Amino acid sequence: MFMCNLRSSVKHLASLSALGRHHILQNRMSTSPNPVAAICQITATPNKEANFSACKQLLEEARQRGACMVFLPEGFDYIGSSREETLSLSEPLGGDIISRYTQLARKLDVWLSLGGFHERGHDWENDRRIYNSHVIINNKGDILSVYRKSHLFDVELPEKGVSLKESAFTIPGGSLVPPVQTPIGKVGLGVCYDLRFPELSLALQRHGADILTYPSAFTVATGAAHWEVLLRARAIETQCFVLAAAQVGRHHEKRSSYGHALAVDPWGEVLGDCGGEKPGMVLVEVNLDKVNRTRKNMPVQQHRRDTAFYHNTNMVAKPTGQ
Ligand SMILES: O=C(O)CNC(=O)[C@H](CS)NC(=O)CCC(=O)C(=O)O
Repeated sequence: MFMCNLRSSVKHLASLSALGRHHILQNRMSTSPNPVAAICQITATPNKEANFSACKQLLEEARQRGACMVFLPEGFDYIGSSREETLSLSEPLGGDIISRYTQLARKLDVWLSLGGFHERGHDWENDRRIYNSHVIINNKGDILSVYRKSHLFDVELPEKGVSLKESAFTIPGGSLVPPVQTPIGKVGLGVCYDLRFPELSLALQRHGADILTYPSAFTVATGAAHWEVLLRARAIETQCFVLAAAQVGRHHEKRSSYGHALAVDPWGEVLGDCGGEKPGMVLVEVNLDKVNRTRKNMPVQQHRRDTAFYHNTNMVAKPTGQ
């Protein structure tokens, strides 16, 4: 009897996940009550005006197509071609660019996740350092939350032509912020490289997140090797939706990004993928029943034994034969 139940609920989940992206997109037009999110990808350059108009167009289109929350990637404001340019184009949170987005959110009556804003630090006049800030704006134009990227991408991969030192211009954020209640559910905030640190996603899940977000500008080499695997792993471990807006294509002569802005459901199924070629968006229904069902049927968070691993020295294998 128990086996039977288990089997049938597993089957139920499997058939749900087999519905796939097209079904979900079609369903959006039906009477379904589930809110719709738009996950965008863009090719930002050092030209802030051009980036703003490209993003504005995407927001308008997303709104027209029924999205109540729109996700833009890390560096939605710009991707600089040198450390000096990146720094000089930065603005404070109260500056022109965020103010334009708050007005747009109000005008379009839409919620925004702006991942990876180049925010001038609190001591800018002295240290000329910035934060990499993920900003959540509601449909009234209020800034509800600002999360500053914790893990900085200081990585050299000589064989892959990757060499970036984010800490040369960025201050790491000090802490996580509580998940934000939005029309699509409770959204936990990360940025790009944070994706590689599962303890952050688990902490957000423990604090109530239904949805994790990793707005990104992944390099082509690391994206091809790791992007989808990491996003799906975070979704499967936390049993959250994972929404990841992305940069795609060539930003300037020295830098390109992998793209594939992705939406993953709590079962690890990819609901939408923007591809690796050009700007665009995917629209997905965020059905929180999927979160609840997945967690109920496989309660991994209740099965967790991390205290045993971290604090119980008996769990550590003793060397033998010596
Ligand atoms: O520099 C800017 O203007 C915006 N910030 C970024 O693009 C950041 C820091 S250089 N990029 C990443 O974290 C890529 C991570 C990555 O590719 C991986 O984890 O594999």
